[in-house]
Amino acid sequence: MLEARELACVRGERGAVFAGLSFRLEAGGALLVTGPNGAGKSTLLRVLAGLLPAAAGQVLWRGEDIAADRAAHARRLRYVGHQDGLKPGLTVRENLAFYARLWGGGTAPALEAMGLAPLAGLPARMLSAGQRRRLALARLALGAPPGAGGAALWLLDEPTTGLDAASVARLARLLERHRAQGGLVVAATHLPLPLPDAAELRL
Ligand SMILES: Nc1ncnc2c1ncn2[C@@H]1O[C@H](COP(=O)(O)OP(=O)(O)OP(=O)(O)O)[C@@H](O)[C@H]1O
Repeated sequence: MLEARELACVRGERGAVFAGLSFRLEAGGALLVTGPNGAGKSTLLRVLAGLLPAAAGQVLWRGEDIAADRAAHARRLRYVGHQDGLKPGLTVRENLAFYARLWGGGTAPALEAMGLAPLAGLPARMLSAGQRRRLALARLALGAPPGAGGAALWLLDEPTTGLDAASVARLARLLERHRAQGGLVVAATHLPLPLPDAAELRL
């Protein structure tokens, strides 16, 4: 379903960050991308998202190069990176409502998914670091399920940074549901992640 073929990526002065990288992930699959600081984990996620061109090789979705239709690829993925994309002046609920207008789905289940209902009326600028992370991740609960036209590919960069144990457990439930519905997860991390049976790609 998602396939990387002989991928190479070059960044700035450093030259090749990685080269000859290949993997394949089927529906319901998960891939943990690990490796030391600077190994290229975030770079790989950006290449898989179509945000950064590969210097060589291809990323394929159902056998088609993602470069052939970037808009279609953007619609099939959710990317949660270091930049959280939240609007500081809007409340927690309003932030989710903004994305719900783009993707569909209700704010109430998304608030519930990451335990944010008690904070719904608070402006995002007043959230703690972990609470902001929970709000960024709550957006994953919006939209249709993968089988019904929703985003099938979740690309997560250090998703558990700053999360308490209860929030990691909530994220685990979101990931499990997504995979059970045929979704795919690629997560870069230094921390153990709740992704049973995930393959590991060490850079
Ligand atoms: N915009 C950029 N321009 C030039 N080089 C960059 C840029 N962004 C990242 N790099 C370089 O690319 C390499 C890989 O960085 P990347 O962020 O992918 O690593 P990472 O494995 O995610 O690291 P970390 O564990 O610290 O998050 C690093 O050597 C970094 O300096």
